[in-house]
Amino acid sequence: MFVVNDMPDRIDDRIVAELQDVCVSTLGHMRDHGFALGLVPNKRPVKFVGTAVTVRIPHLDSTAVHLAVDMLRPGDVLVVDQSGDVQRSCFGGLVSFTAKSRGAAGAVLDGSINDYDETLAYDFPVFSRGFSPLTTRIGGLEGAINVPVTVGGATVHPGDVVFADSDGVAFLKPADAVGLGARLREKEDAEGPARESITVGGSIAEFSGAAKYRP
Ligand SMILES: O=C([O-])CC(=O)C(=O)O
Ligand SMILES: [Mg+2]
Repeated sequence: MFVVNDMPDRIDDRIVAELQDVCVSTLGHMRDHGFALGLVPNKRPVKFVGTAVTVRIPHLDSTAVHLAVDMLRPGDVLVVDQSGDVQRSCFGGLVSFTAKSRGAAGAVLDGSINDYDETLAYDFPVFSRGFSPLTTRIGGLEGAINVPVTVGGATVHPGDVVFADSDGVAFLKPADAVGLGARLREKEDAEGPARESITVGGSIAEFSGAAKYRP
């Protein structure tokens, strides 16, 4: 059976702008959940912030991916759960070309990619488990679009904020992302004075608070 739910509301442009120039790992200093672990980008440096459009497919059948890619809007990020089969690729040159043509910001797959060089030629950023010549097929078995999915151990709902850079991918509820960019910026800016101090012999352990645990 195929489920095709409505496309989610697009995240606010202000969230995109605020998160565009801060690091995902700065959030990793503050939060322990909602990160897609074990995924790597097809290129670095990489940076994108967008609206999650989710797809769940069974191991072999990427029919729902092809249906979903056609539906992508500017700024969307395709998020694909392959039901645990991370070795097959549902995402190659033609799928990336279509996503790029629709204006999508990127893709995050709990599976592999193929046509690697082609994805690079389109300059389309994709996080995945790696590369594979073994692909999915258009089998018409089943699949679901815009349902909750699991990717890299994180639960993702359609409409979540996808916040990605060279360190990896985080997923956020839009309400949790409001004002987050400013908090991350503040934390990153605090490292400026620390660097100046370290240059003249200052201590990272004093800056971080580790020094108080020195025996
Ligand atoms: O069609 C697929 O599922 C994967 C692929 O090779 C492409 O996107 O070009
Ligand atoms: Mg291909």
